[in-house]
Amino acid sequence: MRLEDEIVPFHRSGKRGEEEYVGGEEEEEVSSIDAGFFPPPPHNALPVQRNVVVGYALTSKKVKSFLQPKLEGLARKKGILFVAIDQNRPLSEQGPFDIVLHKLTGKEWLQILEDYRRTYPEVTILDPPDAIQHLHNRQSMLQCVADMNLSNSYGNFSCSSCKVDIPRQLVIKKDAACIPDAVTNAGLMLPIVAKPLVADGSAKSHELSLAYDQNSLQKLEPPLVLQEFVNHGGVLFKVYIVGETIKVVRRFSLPDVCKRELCNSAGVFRFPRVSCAAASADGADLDPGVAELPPQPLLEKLSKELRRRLGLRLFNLDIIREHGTRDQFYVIDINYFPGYGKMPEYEHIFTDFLLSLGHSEYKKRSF
Ligand SMILES: O=P(O)(O)O[C@@H]1[C@@H](OP(=O)(O)O)[C@H](OP(=O)(O)O)[C@H](O)[C@H](OP(=O)(O)O)[C@H]1OP(=O)(O)O
Ligand SMILES: Nc1ncnc2c1ncn2[C@@H]1O[C@H](COP(=O)(O)OP(=O)(O)O)[C@@H](O)[C@H]1O
Ligand SMILES: [Mg+2]
Ligand SMILES: [Mg+2]
Repeated sequence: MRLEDEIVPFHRSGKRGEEEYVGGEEEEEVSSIDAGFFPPPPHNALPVQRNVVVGYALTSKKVKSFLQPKLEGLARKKGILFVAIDQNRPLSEQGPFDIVLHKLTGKEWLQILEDYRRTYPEVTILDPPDAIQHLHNRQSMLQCVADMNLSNSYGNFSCSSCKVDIPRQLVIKKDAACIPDAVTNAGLMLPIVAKPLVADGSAKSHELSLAYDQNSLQKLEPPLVLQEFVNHGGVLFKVYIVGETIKVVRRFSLPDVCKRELCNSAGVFRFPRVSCAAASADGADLDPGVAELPPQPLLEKLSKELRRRLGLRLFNLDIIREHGTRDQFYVIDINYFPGYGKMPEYEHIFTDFLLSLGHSEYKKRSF
């Protein structure tokens, strides 16, 4: 089936921007093949905007985790149609789209998107490739958090005692032999988390390790970001952002490293991805001082500012609270278009967000 064949029945009159009518609360699902006969609207009819067409270019893993049947069903009911973008055909021959949702890497794809954005400025690209690029480097990723200067309690937060910082860190581009000296000179304390500098979503970019002693540091493989390990009671907070909505969940994380363990351990320990869905810590019996979520006003201000500085609408933050403190937080990771399938109520939140972006035609006219 050609793409146009899939889309046309939704634009019942053939004109974009025209209203459809559906019943009140018990509206039926809009069907893509129900194109022939349109009875007059019933008495209790509500005007419903025509469909918002969302072209998506995602990995098959992402399609599976994000485009779950419940999301697609709800989207259809709300007049949102998801259409797979065929990467083997010119993008401008597909659509028309109101929104392009994407998470693919590769120069070729980014160029295609950039050309498309220039030709169709009225189409919303979620999100702009150059803004996403910023998150593909673990140094630039956290720079805007550092630039916000929230490391003292004088920031204009309503929970004024909260401090948000990034762990002390150092970038090593090439020479592994110089790492022990570089760490000493920068005053970084052991243990150290070593993270590949590039965070492009590849398996390699998630291969992290923990170095316990000075000597072992030269076994690490640059390019890297070296970060002080911050004890946080084994729980991290994932803060999901979808436009202006935020949701926070708890996940199990790496356990604390105590002084005794540090003195008695040596070497570099690679650790697998720890913050996966299976490790949800919501509902677990946790120390309340560790489990307490970061204050909502803090998360709101932080997310709002990051949205603005990063120019992104779809991302999440990994935040930890320094163990033994109530209000010292560190942002350790920012991910573009994360696993929203694990965010509570994502179906409603995401569909409302897509609707709020509106139609490309309306945007065009208002310019
Ligand atoms: O696979 P999932 O559902 O665990 O989602 C991954 C995210 O997990 P999270 O939602 O934060 O628990 C994951 O977050 P972390 O980096 O593990 O904190 C990434 O966002 C990952 O994308 P990428 O591989 O970095 O491009 C995400 O992977 P993709 O689904 O985007 O490939
Ligand atoms: N500075 C740190 N202090 C303590 N734990 C950390 C630190 N950095 C990372 N971690 C742990 O390692 C995990 C993976 O690190 P992260 O930077 O989130 O990389 P990824 O992009 O692969 O998720 C985190 O979820 C957390 O459990
Ligand atoms: Mg992470
Ligand atoms: Mg990450």
